[in-house]
Amino acid sequence: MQARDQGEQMDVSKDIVWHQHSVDREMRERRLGQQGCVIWFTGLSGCGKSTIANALDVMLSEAGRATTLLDGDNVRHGLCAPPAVLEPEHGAEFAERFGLGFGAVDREENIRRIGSVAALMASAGLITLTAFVSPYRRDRDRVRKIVSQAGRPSDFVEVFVDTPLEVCEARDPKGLYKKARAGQIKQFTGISDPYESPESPEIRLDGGAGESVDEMAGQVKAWLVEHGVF
Ligand SMILES: Nc1ncnc2c1ncn2[C@@H]1O[C@H](COP(=O)(O)OS(=O)(=O)O)[C@@H](OP(=O)(O)O)[C@H]1O
Ligand SMILES: Nc1ncnc2c1ncn2[C@@H]1O[C@H](COP(=O)(O)OP(=O)(O)O)[C@@H](O)[C@H]1O
Repeated sequence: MQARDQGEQMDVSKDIVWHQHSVDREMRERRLGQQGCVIWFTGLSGCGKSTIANALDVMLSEAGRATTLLDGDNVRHGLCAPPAVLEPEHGAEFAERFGLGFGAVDREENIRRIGSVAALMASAGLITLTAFVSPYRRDRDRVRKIVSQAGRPSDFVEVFVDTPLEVCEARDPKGLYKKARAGQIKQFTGISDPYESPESPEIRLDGGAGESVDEMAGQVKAWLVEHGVF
């Protein structure tokens, strides 16, 4: 699709018009010698998303690739902060409107914001790794659409870190499952809130098979090599 056509398609209203920049995605990718994409890790809290994404980030960086890593806990300190973090600086009304918790709509908005940021980063030519629980299929599918429309359909790679709940709960590095079982955290994914497993992820990692973090990160890297991303 011509850039101009794509821009016109993206005009959300008559008053907000897509601006076409001189340095386009192709030029950025050519300079970096790679294609931007989004490697989207999803799974229960404690399944290994952050650790595996981090190990993959190290592997790719050491190989000279330009990468970035967006992580749930970190992003919820800034872009998707909860109301309590926003209130002192911005006031109660603002915090209520824009702060995000863990209700279904809040998670939807969390993933929408991150999806848009990830698409922008991929458009800058970066191999963009993300690690979010992202429990709802519809939200993940929407990100797939955003990323694909901003680039190519193959730019979104869903990685399901399929670790059984019992394993995640036994790890419990932050003590959150214990609190959730005790009723101190409401709407906790896997305990009192749903997790909708991906039906056909590009990659499924078996987190219950006793494989090491590096082995799993290596599986993702191998897939990227095999599919010409890396
Ligand atoms: N109710 C509830 N449910 C799930 N997770 C919770 C909850 N409350 C806090 N936490 C902690 O927040 C991290 C998940 O944030 P995400 O932004 O990835 O969640 S989501 O994608 O919007 O569902 C998650 O981090 P990870 O353990 O890294 O997945 C938890 O540490
Ligand atoms: N493949 C693995 N084998 C053993 N332990 C793992 C593995 N992957 C992650 N862990 C451990 O499990 C815990 C949770 O991992 P983490 O990456 O924080 O999960 P998530 O980001 O999905 O919440 C950490 O203590 C981490 O060291």
